[in-house]
Amino acid sequence: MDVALFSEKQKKVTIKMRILALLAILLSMPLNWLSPNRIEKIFTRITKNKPLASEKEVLEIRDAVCTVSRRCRSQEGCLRRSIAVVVAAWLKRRSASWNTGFALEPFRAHAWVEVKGIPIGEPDEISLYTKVISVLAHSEEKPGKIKSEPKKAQEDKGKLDHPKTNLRELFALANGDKLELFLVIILGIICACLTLFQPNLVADLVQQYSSGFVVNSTLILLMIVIAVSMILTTIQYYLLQKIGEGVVFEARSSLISHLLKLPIIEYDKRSVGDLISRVSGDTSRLRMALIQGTIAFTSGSFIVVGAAIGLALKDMVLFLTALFCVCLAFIGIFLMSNLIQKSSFRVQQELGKLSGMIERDLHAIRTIRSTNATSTEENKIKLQAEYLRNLGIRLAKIQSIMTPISNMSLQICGLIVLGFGGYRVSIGSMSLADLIAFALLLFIMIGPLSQIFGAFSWVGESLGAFSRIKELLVLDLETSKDNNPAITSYPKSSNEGGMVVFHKVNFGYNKLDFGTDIISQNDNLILKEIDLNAEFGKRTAIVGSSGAGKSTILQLIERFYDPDSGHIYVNGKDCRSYSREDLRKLITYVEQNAPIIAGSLRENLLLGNPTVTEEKCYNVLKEVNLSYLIERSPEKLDMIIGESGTTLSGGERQRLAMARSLLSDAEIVLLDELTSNLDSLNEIGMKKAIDKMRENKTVIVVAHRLSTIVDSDMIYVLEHGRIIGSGSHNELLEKVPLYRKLAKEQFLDKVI
Ligand SMILES: Nc1ncnc2c1ncn2[C@@H]1O[C@H](COP(=O)(O)OP(=O)(O)OP(=O)(O)O)[C@@H](O)[C@H]1O
Repeated sequence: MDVALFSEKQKKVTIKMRILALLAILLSMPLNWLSPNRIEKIFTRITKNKPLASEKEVLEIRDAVCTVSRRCRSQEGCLRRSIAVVVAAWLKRRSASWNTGFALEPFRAHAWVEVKGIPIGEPDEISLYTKVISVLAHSEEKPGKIKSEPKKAQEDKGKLDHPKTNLRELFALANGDKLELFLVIILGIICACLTLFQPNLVADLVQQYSSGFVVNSTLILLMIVIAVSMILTTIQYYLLQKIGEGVVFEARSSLISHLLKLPIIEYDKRSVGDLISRVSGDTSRLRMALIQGTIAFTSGSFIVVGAAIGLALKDMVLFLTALFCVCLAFIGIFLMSNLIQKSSFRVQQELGKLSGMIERDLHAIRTIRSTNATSTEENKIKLQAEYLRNLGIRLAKIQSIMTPISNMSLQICGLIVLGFGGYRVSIGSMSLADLIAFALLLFIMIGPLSQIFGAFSWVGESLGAFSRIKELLVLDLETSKDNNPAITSYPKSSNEGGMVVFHKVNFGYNKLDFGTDIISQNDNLILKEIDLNAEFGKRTAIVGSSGAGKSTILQLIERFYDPDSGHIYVNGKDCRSYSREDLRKLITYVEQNAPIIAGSLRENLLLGNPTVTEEKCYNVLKEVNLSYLIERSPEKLDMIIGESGTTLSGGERQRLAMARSLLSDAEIVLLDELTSNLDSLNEIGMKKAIDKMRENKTVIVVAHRLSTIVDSDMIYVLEHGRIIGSGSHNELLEKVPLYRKLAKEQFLDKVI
């Protein structure tokens, strides 16, 4: 039987990929005869130091392998297939994790490939397999480990694991300004020629002035050369600044579009402050590398080469001595620039952490003040700032060693040349005019040379910042896991019927323990074997103690995360067969704490509903009892509601969030703790609005306050990630002790 997930039918496999796959199958043939342990050893060796392949790349390779080999396409060919995929990835200088494992009842063994713990092109059933061998690709780590790693180990990791970048990649960002960049290089070359021409003119002048000063053509030519050179340099600098701004813009826009589209789990791992510092601070650093690097390595190197030829022609021995000194300095500085890149990466990384800490504290400033934690927090931040200062000093040390080394070596060069030149003038084997021309050439060469040396420092620092930018840019976008072709072939759920159906859903936030140990995997699950059916035109409520997993259920419906196993059906289709964008068009979601975006009332209402009329806005504000806000403000809908809605009360924020979801056409309404901050009158108003909604929608409500959900059509009770009962209020009072207890605490333990 062909593997169900083979997506060749959906995608075209290119000739290049077919050749690669064929080569990989041929190369991997001997491995099929080896024991898994031997294969493990070989793969551990070959995947070492190779960057991790993306899921898309591995899926493409897998498709190609399945296309060229029928044996690899069959279920029984899993070993052959998985080995060929890893070998093909290796041929592309990439790595992926190779795994073997087994499942019980009925017993079956399997081999498959993973990227970042996600099995590629495998059915959900794979989560039931216990891994026996797992060759982790070099760049994959277990977040479980990262969490428990001491700071020192994390620091060491930071030292080694930043993505490699180079100037070519940096300059690729200036692709849109290719013409200007070309012009800059041409201008640089012209300026270099003009600069190199000057010493000859000066030498001519010295000779001509031995008989007295006159304004002659040589002097006028020299003036013109200097003036033109100045004008061209100005234009060159302006163009470079412009290209620099373009590069910063390019990096920022790719970062911004990437940042807003990452899988939600990536935001869980990072602090907002760190992400902001990458967009603002790190991108700015690219400009200097571009400007200094271009000037130094184009016109600078041209002047150096031209001047060197001039020097060599004038006195070869002297020139070779100078060249030797310069080469020695150059090697030292080149090595140090690598150190600078690494140090700069770490400085930026720690700066990101500092921004994250400040951002976190400013967000919770009221809590910090009220708990008298100001000085504790201040100390924590200062400690981080101090650590950053130490890293900065370390970076400064390397940079400051670089400057004297380059200056000193250049000065030594100058001294040798001048001393030796003076000697040659004194013995009459060189004219004074030649020595002046020689010294001028040297002088002209020293400027660009120190610029080139200095540029190594700038470039190193910028490449460090670029690594941090690249670190985010290499992450897969949320949409890259959309429309998994494997998903469409899943059987439909037996209890299908509702608009939203959960069928045996298991989910844990920490994916990395996946399959390594089935017991700890179960411990890790936040939702276990969830079966839930929310019907159209009905209100379904989820209740349970704090941390039971209620909000997680809503987040899975939104596909912020995908279940580890089981299926979620929306409108009869597995939610993974929709693109996330299409799925979210069907849903309106009011998060817990009802976040509000900084801006006007109008912006908040139109978020996701851009075509809604003003009249409709006024009507919904009335419906949620917020009309008084626009009545008391002369700006009406344009009244500003401050950062995160801080100028609104908690209850007002919840009602505004509800107003936004009332304006939406979506058929599925998810409301998480919408009434937690409301007084009883507003709660009744909100209940009425929800009741009206359910007439033509599927409403799923998460609530602690049972008063808001007792009359729901269906109530699910959740405890420690499991549904322990479902039914109407009266049925649950009778059969579910936890619900009875919750109801009793809220004086709602009467049958209604
Ligand atoms: N992004 C996340 N990463 C890791 N763990 C998380 C994440 N979000 C929630 N959790 C954990 O998952 C569990 C369930 O959280 P969830 O927010 O779904 O609970 P809840 O039932 O809605 O709780 P509450 O009623 O207090 O809002 C909690 O133990 C929580 O710590």
